[in-house]
Amino acid sequence: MAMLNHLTTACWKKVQNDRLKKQLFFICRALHKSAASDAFGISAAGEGAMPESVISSAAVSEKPRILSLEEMPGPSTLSNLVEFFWRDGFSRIHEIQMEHSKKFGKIFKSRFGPQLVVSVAHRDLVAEVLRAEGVAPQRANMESWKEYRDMRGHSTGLISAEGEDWLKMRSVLRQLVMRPRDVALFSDDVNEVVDDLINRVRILRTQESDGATVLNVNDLFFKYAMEGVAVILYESRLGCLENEIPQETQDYIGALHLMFSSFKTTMYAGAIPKWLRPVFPKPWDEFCCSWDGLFKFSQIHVDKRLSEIKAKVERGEEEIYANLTEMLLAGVDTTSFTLSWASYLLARHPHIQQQIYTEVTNTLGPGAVATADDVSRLPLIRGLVKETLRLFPVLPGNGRITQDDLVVGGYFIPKGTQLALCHYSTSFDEENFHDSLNFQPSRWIRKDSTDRVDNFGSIPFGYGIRSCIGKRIAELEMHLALTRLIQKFHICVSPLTSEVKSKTHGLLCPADPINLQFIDREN
Ligand code: HEM
Repeated sequence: MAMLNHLTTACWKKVQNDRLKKQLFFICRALHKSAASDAFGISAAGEGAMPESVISSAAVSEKPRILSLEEMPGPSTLSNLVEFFWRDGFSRIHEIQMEHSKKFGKIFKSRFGPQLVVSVAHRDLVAEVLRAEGVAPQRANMESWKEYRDMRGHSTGLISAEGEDWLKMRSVLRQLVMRPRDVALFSDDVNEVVDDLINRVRILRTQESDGATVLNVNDLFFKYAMEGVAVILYESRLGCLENEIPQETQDYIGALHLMFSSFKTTMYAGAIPKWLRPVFPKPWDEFCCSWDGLFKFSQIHVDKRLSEIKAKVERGEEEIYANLTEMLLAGVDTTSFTLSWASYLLARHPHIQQQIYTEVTNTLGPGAVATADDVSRLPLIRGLVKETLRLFPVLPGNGRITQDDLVVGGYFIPKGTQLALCHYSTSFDEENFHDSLNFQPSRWIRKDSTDRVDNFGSIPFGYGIRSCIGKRIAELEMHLALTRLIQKFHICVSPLTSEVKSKTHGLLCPADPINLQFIDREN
């Protein structure tokens, strides 16, 4: 768990040395010698309002007329097979989620071969499930991730770890990267990356005949997101936004792209039984090859930093690699897709773009560079990110494996059932969001303290103790980048781009390249 020495160093770089030493000691002791909850006297439940109780089988017995799973509606196995394998349902998971929730209601079951999945498609039921979580919720079956790590002698990181191992890591990490004030310390570093993003926009648009268009903006935002996460996690620059990208960074980008582009095959990597691998070797080989590339890169960058704090590290470098590899993996495409959609929505709604520009200039004054502290005074910038994630939730659905017997929506769900939380369909439910198809960043502005617009209808970072640990990092990167882009440019849709639809490819991403024009504002 010495990764935490590194992260501690990164996050506390601006505090005194003594404090750093104390922190390092604290973390090492906590992670190596005792359970995190003992050491810190906290339970991970502090991250969200997690009630003690779960809906237990005892509670179940008090309620009459509880329906069984057999009685739950849902598509037939055959129609599911046709939908996914014949009609390429894997790239339309979000649409199928909508169709099924309209047809079967708030809760329904589907079978994928031997796997039964219960989909939960109503805000209140999603809330029920997440509020009932125990101390170490499980998202999905991570066997293929674990198998790769065992084979190569790597540890599990935060995404792939479960139970006590996960709880220990999470309890420490959340203190380092979940508190807004700790992440705010990186404002200046992230702003340097934003400077490079703006320069890059200027370079790229000169390469097009109209002198304004940046082709496939996601490519640019991918590099920005990677540089932004790395400046916080590795405390070093990778050169993603330079003209000549260093070879090791290019290799890493290649490995990430392979992981992403082979999403379907890597899904099969987990699904194909081991004994069939000699017959169908490709999914497993590609899966291992991308992870090899990702781990190699983390190793290089962690080693650079580790040598500086080696004396303080007791053991556990492997966990540093595993955690930073998984965090970088989780932090790049998610942020870049959201930035791409946000810019696209701004371009398609010039009057809203103008309103946000007015808010930014009135609040900051002309030409000022925003910091994390300014963001609370820019509610439309925050609303822009929330509204983008409502319309294009990067994770259109999330998973949980129930840790106890539950009753949800009147049905008995036995322990160990795979649940799918249908965030995409709840985001478009009129009951949760009036005029739900329309882009309205202002819907997120609170009129007064009773006017709560945040609800379980849109929880793009998840909720509770297993929610996204990178939320604050992602928000900082997105708020600072979008504020500056709006200050500098009129963002317009290029004539090369017509309506861009979304598709599911592991994450919800643009089905076609988004090409945008960035025209200088006169300021
Ligand atoms: C727009 C940006 C992002 C979105 C929408 C997003 C969304 C999510 C969601 C929905 C989850 C699952 C939560 C759950 O199961 O309840 C998750 C988990 C996670 N995310 Fe993010 N994420 C983003 C950016 C980031 C960044 C920048 C990082 C790292 C710096 C990151 C690191 C992680 C990790 C490590 C987990 C697993 C946490 C655990 O299992 O304990 N994410 N994210």
